[in-house]
Amino acid sequence: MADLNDADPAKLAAARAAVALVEDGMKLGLGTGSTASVMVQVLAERVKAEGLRLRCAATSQATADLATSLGLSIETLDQIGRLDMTIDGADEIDPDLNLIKGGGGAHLREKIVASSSDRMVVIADGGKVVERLGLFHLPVEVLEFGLQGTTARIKAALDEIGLDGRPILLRKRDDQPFITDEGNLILDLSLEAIPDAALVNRTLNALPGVVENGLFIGLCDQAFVGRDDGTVVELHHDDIEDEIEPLFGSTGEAN
Ligand SMILES: O=C(CO)[C@H](O)[C@H](O)COP(=O)(O)O
Repeated sequence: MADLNDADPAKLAAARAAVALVEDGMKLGLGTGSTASVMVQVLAERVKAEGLRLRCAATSQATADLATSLGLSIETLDQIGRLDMTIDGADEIDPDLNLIKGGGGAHLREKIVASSSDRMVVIADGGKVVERLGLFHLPVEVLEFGLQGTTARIKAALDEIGLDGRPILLRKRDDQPFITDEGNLILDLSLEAIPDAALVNRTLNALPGVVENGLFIGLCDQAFVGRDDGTVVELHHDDIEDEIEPLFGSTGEAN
């Protein structure tokens, strides 16, 4: 496990800002990915230093393993029930706090955990803030059974909503199909730009063989975007226009 002294300063700053919201007795969802891993380390430090009593559910086996190795106890979501807050990373964050997630292949459990939480807090570095979702590939978890038919249905459904000809790639790791924690496969959709994220979300999830896609619409309540100098920009729904615009660079990437 990496030393927090070596952590990316932007990710560390965002993680610290989110962990500062944690209170004794809370029920927490722990996200997946490199930023969420930094958050789990910061959280474990706080729990040790302050003796916080928390109940935690993890969004992936990797996060459960990391948290357990740091002394946090992990329960299943069903053992805990409703969560007070989930802290998770994201691959893209738009001005409405809609997200693309699943770069780490955990978006199915992440969406279930976020949907079981009173509040979803996203932590990220500035490169994740975009004016419009879609430059990052959209992960779609699918059943292995009937993969070719599912892929064809996704292609046809995208054609129907004007996203025709977009590449669809089976995710691989070490030249083998990537297998999710739930034993499924992932198709990565290169959509370039998603004009109507809610429509794409509904369209994909209605298809037989699709388990869940990586669009998180209306689930994120607040985001902490860290910068390399250790400062953090906090984004809410209310003040999003004012707060988010200075983050965009001319390339569409955050400053
Ligand atoms: O959705 C995710 C995993 O499924 C991650 O939260 C997302 O990929 C961001 O990861 P990182 O913090 O490593 O950039």
